[in-house]
Amino acid sequence: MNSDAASTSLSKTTKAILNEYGIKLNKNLGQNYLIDRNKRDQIIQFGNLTKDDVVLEIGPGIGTLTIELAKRVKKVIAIEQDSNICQILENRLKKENIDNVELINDDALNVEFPKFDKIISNLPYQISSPITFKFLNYDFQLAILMYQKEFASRMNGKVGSKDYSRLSAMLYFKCDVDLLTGVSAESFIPKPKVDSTVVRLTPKLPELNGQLKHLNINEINEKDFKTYSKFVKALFQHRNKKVKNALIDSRHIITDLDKKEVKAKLNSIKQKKIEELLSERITNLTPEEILYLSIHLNSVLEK
Ligand SMILES: C[S@@+](CC[C@H](N)C(=O)[O-])C[C@H]1O[C@@H](n2cnc3c(N)ncnc32)[C@H](O)[C@@H]1O
Repeated sequence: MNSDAASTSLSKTTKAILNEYGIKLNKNLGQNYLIDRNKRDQIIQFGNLTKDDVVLEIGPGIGTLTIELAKRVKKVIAIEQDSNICQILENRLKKENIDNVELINDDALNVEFPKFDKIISNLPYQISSPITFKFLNYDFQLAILMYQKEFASRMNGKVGSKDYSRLSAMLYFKCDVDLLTGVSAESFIPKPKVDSTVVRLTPKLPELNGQLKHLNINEINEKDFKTYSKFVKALFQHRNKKVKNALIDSRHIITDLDKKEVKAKLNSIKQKKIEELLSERITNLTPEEILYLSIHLNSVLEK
């Protein structure tokens, strides 16, 4: 390793800590620990942290981000599933005299999050999808999150592209998604098989109100968003089909009606705009069009 690389690597410290405790890392828990000091510092900077912030961190591991976060904010709420790793982190925090970290030893998918302002995490990739959908149920100012590179690309997949997905359609109305920087596999130990991307989510729902006038929609309330979520889920299960066929095939997600009834209801629609949308390919529909369709069809498909 040249001197430049040595100065930017946290590899020695991380290895020493894991050796000291005789820890064997668990692949199934996505235990790849960040050893690139520059990337760690960049992630912290992206957080625009202040002493008033309460930060949620999912999967703190041995505390590479946690310790730097704790020095800059009011409080860090860190949720780590592995109890051995929690023990190491607790000891590290004590050694560093850090007392503003609330460490929760649990599966982040199963706990109700305490109130927080920002989320900053190098996520365990095996829960990328459910944890991202879970974040959308909470109010927050900003999230800086590391994901597998391909997953990050699907987060802001554009209409018509191969990355346009249930994930991008769901995030569209809730957040601005910015891909901030790539992180190579060499930046972790053990070295994973995939590269990573740091993503910023900035919630935007309130700003949207009034921007959908062209579709005769004045605002998206939570009820409409729930309806939209159901339709997005149903449609993207059959992303290569036409909208009408996908709705018929995924009818169990949106209605109690049987196949014949759904077909009959959809065929009886006489509104030109809806008819046009029903015969489109799913990946050509903008999120606004999916929203429009979901609000109109929800009542049509009620039993
Ligand atoms: C990619 S590592 C990140 C560790 C650390 N933040 C870093 O940057 O080096 C992910 C961490 O999440 C933990 N983890 C995995 N699944 C979890 C879950 N469902 N809930 C909470 N923590 C989880 C793992 O044990 C691991 O410590």
